[in-house]
Amino acid sequence: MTGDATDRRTDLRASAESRSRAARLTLGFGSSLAVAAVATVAFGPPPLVYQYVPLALSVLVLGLPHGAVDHLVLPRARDNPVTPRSLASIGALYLLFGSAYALVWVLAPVAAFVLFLLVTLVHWGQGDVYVLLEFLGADYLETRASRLLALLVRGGLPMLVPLVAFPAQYAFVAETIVGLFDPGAATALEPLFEPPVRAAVAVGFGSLIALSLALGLGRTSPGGRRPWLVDAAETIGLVGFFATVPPILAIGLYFCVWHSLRHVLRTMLVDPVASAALERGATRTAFRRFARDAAPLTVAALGVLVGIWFAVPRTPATVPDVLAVYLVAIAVLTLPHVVVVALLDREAGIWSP
Ligand SMILES: CC1=C(/C=C/C(C)=C/C=C/C(C)=C/C=O)C(C)(C)CCC1
Ligand SMILES: [Fe+2]
Repeated sequence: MTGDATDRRTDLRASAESRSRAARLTLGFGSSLAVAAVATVAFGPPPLVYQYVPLALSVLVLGLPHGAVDHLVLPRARDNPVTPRSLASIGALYLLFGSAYALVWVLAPVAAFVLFLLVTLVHWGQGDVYVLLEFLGADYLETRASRLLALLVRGGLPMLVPLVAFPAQYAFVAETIVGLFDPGAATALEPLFEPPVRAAVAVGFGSLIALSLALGLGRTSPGGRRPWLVDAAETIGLVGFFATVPPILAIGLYFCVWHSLRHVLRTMLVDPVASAALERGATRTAFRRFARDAAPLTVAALGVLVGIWFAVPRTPATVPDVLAVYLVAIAVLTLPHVVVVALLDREAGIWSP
């Protein structure tokens, strides 16, 4: 290790073995999305009620819990103890950002929804850039600009491909969320689902994907094409996945086995106990340790969900309403979570190559 910049890449303290195990788990779970896409093409999508199942499971499995160690990860990444003060600062962050954003939902639900799509794009893109660099060793993403482009591509996949491929279900979920606060307001979103806008998104985003992959290929070293090949396969695979699997099901699966799993593995690598377990192949031990760490604040997150349930003007009465309440809870919790992950990124030197 030489110099400050290298020393700050704290995840590199995790051994090569624990990182390569994390990378293998990432690819293994990720490939289950390909199975879902093939099954959907072969047999057609499952009935609508079943499409909600992964999102329902995400309340307790991987999804909601993945952010429930936010109070532990920064001290761990910095090799500092968890103190009442460090806990209070994360608590204050959540209280401040969460309540401010909750107010935006009440006052301007359409703007709050559009912001939710943008925040999700940035956050899911940010998560994948970390994985590309630290799990895959994507050395062709050497500049900040190339990493930003990768962020837009990876984050855009779950937010933009369903808009192009499944506008009706997308519009339905959008209208239900906004309708919790203001039943008439969702009409403002209608232009988003019109063919010209979707065509523009398809062409614009398609070009961005092509550009990002082509620039990456140009920068790979001849002997080291593997990371780029995995990146390209994942990107094209995710386009196929979100273009064939209806979005309520697709985003539910992606949220659990892609974004959340990847983040959970990342949190394990900054935790000496979980990291050591991964290193010796004791994957279950690592997950038990995570579950124990995440349990208290998963319960607190459920409290936020219940709070929003009772706070929305229209009492949720249907399955789509319940999903809408859950998504608003996720939105409110995600904003402070993005800040924590951005600070983790800083510790790992992701945005200062
Ligand atoms: C479910 C669903 C949608 C939105 C999901 C979002 C935006 C989820 C965000 C989750 C986050 C931010 C998790 C934290 O990591 C769309 C796109 C409206 C389309 C229809 C189905
Ligand atoms: Fe996250």
